[in-house]
Amino acid sequence: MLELKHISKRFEEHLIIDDVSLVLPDCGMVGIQGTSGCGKSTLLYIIGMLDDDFAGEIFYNGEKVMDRSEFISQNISYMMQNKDFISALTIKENITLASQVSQFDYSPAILQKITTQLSIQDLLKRYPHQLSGGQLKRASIAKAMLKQSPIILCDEPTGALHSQQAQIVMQELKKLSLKSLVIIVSHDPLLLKQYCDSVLTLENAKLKGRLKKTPIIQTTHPQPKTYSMFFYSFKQLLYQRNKLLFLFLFQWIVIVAFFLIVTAMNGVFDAISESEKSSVQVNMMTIEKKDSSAFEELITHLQIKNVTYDYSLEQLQWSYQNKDITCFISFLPIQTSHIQLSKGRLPQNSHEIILSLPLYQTLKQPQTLTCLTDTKIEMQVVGVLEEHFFTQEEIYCSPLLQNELSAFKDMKTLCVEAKEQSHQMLYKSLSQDYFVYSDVIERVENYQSILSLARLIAYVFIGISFFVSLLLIGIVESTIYYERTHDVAYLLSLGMKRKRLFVLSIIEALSLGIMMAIGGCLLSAFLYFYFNNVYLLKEHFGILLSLHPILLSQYDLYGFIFICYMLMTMLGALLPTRKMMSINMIDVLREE
Ligand SMILES: Nc1ncnc2c1ncn2[C@@H]1O[C@H](COP(=O)(O)OP(=O)(O)OP(=O)(O)O)[C@@H](O)[C@H]1O
Repeated sequence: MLELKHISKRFEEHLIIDDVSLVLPDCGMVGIQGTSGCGKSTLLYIIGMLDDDFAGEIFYNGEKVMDRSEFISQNISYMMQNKDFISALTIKENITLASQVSQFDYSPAILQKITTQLSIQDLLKRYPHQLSGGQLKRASIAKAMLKQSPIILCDEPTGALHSQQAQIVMQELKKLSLKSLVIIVSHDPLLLKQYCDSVLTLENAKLKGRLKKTPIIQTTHPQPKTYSMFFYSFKQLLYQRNKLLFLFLFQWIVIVAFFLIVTAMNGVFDAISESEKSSVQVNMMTIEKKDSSAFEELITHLQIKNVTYDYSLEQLQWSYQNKDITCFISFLPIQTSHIQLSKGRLPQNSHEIILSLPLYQTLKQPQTLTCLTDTKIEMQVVGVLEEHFFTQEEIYCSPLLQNELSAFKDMKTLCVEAKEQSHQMLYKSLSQDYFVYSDVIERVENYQSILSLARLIAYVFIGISFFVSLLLIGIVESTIYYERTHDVAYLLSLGMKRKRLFVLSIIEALSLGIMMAIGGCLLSAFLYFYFNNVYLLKEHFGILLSLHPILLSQYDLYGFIFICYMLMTMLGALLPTRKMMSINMIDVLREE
């Protein structure tokens, strides 16, 4: 039994309902009539607790209604003027939605029976916009029948229907009123008189008329059953597929660009450090005293493998077939196990040299070169270095040649060879007392400064792209959520709890994030494999795409992308969802 006690409602100064008290029966059909704008719909919303902004109290079966969502979901079915459908769901899904929100079990056999009775059994796979007004009304009645609501509220159930359709709808509602309380608001006094057990009139904010007593019936709810409502989210996403496809494509491009830039930069760093290791002069450096004085004796240091006086090799002149050669000249390190030759062997006596590949090619594979000291020395070319990163035109002489070059000895400069792996440390340590020069370190530093700049540009690009992605996700998600304002209001009017809706939205946002991240990572992993193993990037550009550990393993980058996207989609969903949670469902439903 539903009881209204001293209900009043005003919009600003305007009193719409003035101290209405009413005890409604458990079953039967009650009509409410009145002039346009007198407040009939407003009263109906209050009876169903869809509008809770009123003065007074509502009791159901002797208890004051406190939990609004619970009361609506368990007891109320509401027929609005064709607003009680969700466009993304089929008619069948729309009919079953109310039961699912209320967590009521329903069997396919009963659904079949109800829809056949209402002659809409062939329309179940259609979407709401594909149905006529009368068919929609019957689908709306099917919802109430399936949910077995004890109270059915109908706002203009026959509005916009021609008379034959109106009669069918009223007959069906009449059948429902044998077991439930059906309250109908209508402009049509004849129809109300024909079908309703009692007709009340709202006039000057007061409700007039008598209610006919009907037998008390015991209301039975269907069996409870837990429904997850994920299908609703899935259908909503499917409904927005074009927008989402655009969003996904954009995000996948951003992820792939980010991934390729990072792995390519890693690859360049790897290539530099690899070439540093394979460089002929990798452990060599020269030192000078800061006051430019001569070294009276050779220095010693734990990390020094070998030290000699330097020779002013730039004063040596070289020629080939009577033409002067201008190029770098260096001594090989004492132990030369790490040097790789593309041809020939290492020098074994003072008159043997090896050449870098570019010089060997420029001179068209010379057999001998002439070195001009006090005398002419015919130098045999016995080997050619392998092509490597620091490729320049260079001649490498044996350290044994130093014995014949005493005139070129430079007392002010020492040539130092570091022990394996200690080049950097020795460089740093000697730099404190001497001027230290190392071709390898200087070249690596040059490359590193260029790379640092490239890295900075890449990170700025990545930062901007991520920011734009975040904005785009936010914008697209917001439009998706705002377009659903009606659906959210409708779900609330079915008694769906706001918390449940919020959780659903967050799960939906997270699944979007997961799909974006998984898609982007799979695409990136595919391109990683393709460029390294099919396109053979190393052969074309001398680098490989390379994954470096960030925290735990080399696959951290995927995890990083994953977390970023989860956060981004969450942020994108949070704001519109929070706004959505605070909407006034009746204002939204009335606006349409
Ligand atoms: N959100 C609102 N703010 C201010 N006034 C409102 C609001 N909603 C409704 N009203 C006013 O309250 C009054 C009652 O509206 P209601 O829709 O209940 O009337 P009604 O009797 O159902 O009208 P109709 O028969 O034309 O549908 C109207 O004058 C309307 O303009």
